[in-house]
Amino acid sequence: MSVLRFDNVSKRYSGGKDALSEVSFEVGAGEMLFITGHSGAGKSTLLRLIHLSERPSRGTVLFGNQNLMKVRGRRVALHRREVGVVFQDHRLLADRSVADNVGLPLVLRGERRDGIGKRVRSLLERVGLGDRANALPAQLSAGEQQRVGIARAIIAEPRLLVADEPTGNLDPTLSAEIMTLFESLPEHGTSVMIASHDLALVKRMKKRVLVLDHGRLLDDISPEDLAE
Ligand SMILES: Nc1ncnc2c1ncn2[C@@H]1O[C@H](COP(=O)(O)OP(=O)(O)OP(=O)(O)O)[C@@H](O)[C@H]1O
Repeated sequence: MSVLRFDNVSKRYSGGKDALSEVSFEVGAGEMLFITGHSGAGKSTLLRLIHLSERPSRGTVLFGNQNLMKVRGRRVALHRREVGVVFQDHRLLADRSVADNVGLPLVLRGERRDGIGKRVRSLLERVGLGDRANALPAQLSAGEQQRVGIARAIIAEPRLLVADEPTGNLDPTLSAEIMTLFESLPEHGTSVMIASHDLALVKRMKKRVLVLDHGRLLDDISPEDLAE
C-alpha cells in the first residue's frame, strides 16, 4: 500500500520559474527516505505540497487514496492530523512546558486531559526526555528542543512524518540521536521523509534517496544501490 504518490507534479511560484518539474515517485507504508539536492533544488517545496502549505501547479499528489487537490477548507486540518511536520527551527511555544508543547496536537483534537498526560509521558520517555516534562523550551539544548518538536509531530501517530533539515543546527552526535529516533518510527507505523542537504549524513543512513536538481527528480536511489 502506498502512503504517498506524486504523479508528474510541477510547482511554479507566482512570478518564478518551476520550483518542481514533472516529479513522480511513490512512498510505501513504513518506508523511510531522504530528499536531497542543492540549495533551491525544490526540497522544501516538495514537502510543502504534502502538508498543503502549497498546492501543485500541475500534476497530482495522492495521500493514500485521497487526491490532495480535493482537500480544501476544513478538510485541510483533518489532513494535517495525518502528516506530522518537523521544522529546523522547532517552532515550540516558548511560554509552555515541554509536556504542553508535545500534547498540543491532542488538545486541539479535543482528547481527554488524563489520556493526553499519559501519552505525553510515555512518548517523552521514548525520546529520552522523561525528566524534562516541566521544563520550558528555552531551558533545553538544541538537540533536546528538536526532540520535543519531533515528539509533538508524532504524538498523534501520523501516517507520514515530513522533516525539513531536522538536523541543520545540530552537531554530529545530536544528529545521529535524532536519526535513530526517526529510524524507530516506521516500526510504529509512520513513514518518514527527510529533506537534507547533508550528503555525508544521507549516505551514512543507507536509506532510499530522492535526488532533486533544479526541480527535477534526477535520481531515486535504493538502499542497495547506495551501498555500492
Ligand atoms: N514562496 C516562494 N515564492 C517564490 N519562489 C519560491 C518560494 N519558495 C521557494 N521558491 C523558489 O523555489 C525554488 C525551490 O526552493 P525550495 O525552498 O523548495 O528549495 P530547497 O531545495 O528546499 O532549498 P534550501 O536547501 O536552500 O532550503 C527556489 O528557486 C526558490 O527560490
